[in-house]
Amino acid sequence: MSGYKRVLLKLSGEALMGDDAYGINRATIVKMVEDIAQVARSGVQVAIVIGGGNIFRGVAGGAVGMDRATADYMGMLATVMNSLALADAMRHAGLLARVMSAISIDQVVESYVRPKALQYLEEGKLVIFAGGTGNPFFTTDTAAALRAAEIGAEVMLKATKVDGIYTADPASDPAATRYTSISFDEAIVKRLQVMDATAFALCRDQGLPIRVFSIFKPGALLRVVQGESEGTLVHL
Ligand SMILES: Nc1ncnc2c1ncn2[C@@H]1O[C@H](COP(=O)(O)OP(=O)(O)O)[C@@H](O)[C@H]1O
Ligand SMILES: O=c1ccn([C@@H]2O[C@H](COP(=O)(O)OP(=O)(O)O)[C@@H](O)[C@H]2O)c(=O)[nH]1
Repeated sequence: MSGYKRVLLKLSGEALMGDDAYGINRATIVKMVEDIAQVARSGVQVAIVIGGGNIFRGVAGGAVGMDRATADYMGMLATVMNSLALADAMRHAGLLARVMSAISIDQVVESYVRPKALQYLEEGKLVIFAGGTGNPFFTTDTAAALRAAEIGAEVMLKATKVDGIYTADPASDPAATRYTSISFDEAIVKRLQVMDATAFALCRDQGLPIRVFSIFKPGALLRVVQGESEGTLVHL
């Protein structure tokens, strides 16, 4: 049904809150899993990176006087919690998922080992990469770009709160218009804040296209994987 054999899906941590003030909204996670199940059952190999902004955002902690690196480690641990919640929801939906963490917490979750991740994907299991890159001063978008490159994903799919990349942040500028496609260089030069420059640059250097689309739009993920025009494509 689609040209893609292997994709890396980045899910917004903040979107997991649904209409709640923080944490994980059950209905939201169940809906996300239904969308992922459709794609996985069509035979596409899916690896996932989920953020942690719904539980903890390092930059915000830094702003109130906390040591930035410590705050970032808390953010990485938040992504482990989200990954476990997501894997559990997948199990309920009858999907086989494995969580692999960039930070060793052996009693809780398996550590990231690249060949093992590749093996799981080939076996048709969903792989959730937790713990970000394992380093402070990075984001889960960068972790997603890194893992996408490592596993040879054909595209990085960023499912977020907005339905694509806009000329300015649509949350603060109602006059902003959406790009159907944009080059990496233009996205970096224009400092479009939808992703950080490190993540954009890594994808650009690896020739890895990114598609940004809405996490809330029903069926959007399937349409993206089928190669239909949805959201914004970032290309070389
Ligand atoms: N030029 C832009 N186009 C689209 N979204 C933008 C832009 N600039 C800033 N944003 C904001 O970026 C957010 C998505 O990025 P981020 O908060 O990192 O999401 P995530 O939680 O998915 O990592 C959106 O909520 C949107 O308001
Ligand atoms: O490689 C990484 C990935 C994440 N984080 C921390 O984890 C937080 C949660 O991730 P992010 O904000 O990217 O999640 P999302 O925006 O998707 O909710 C970040 O703010 C950082 O503090 C980090 O330090 N290194």
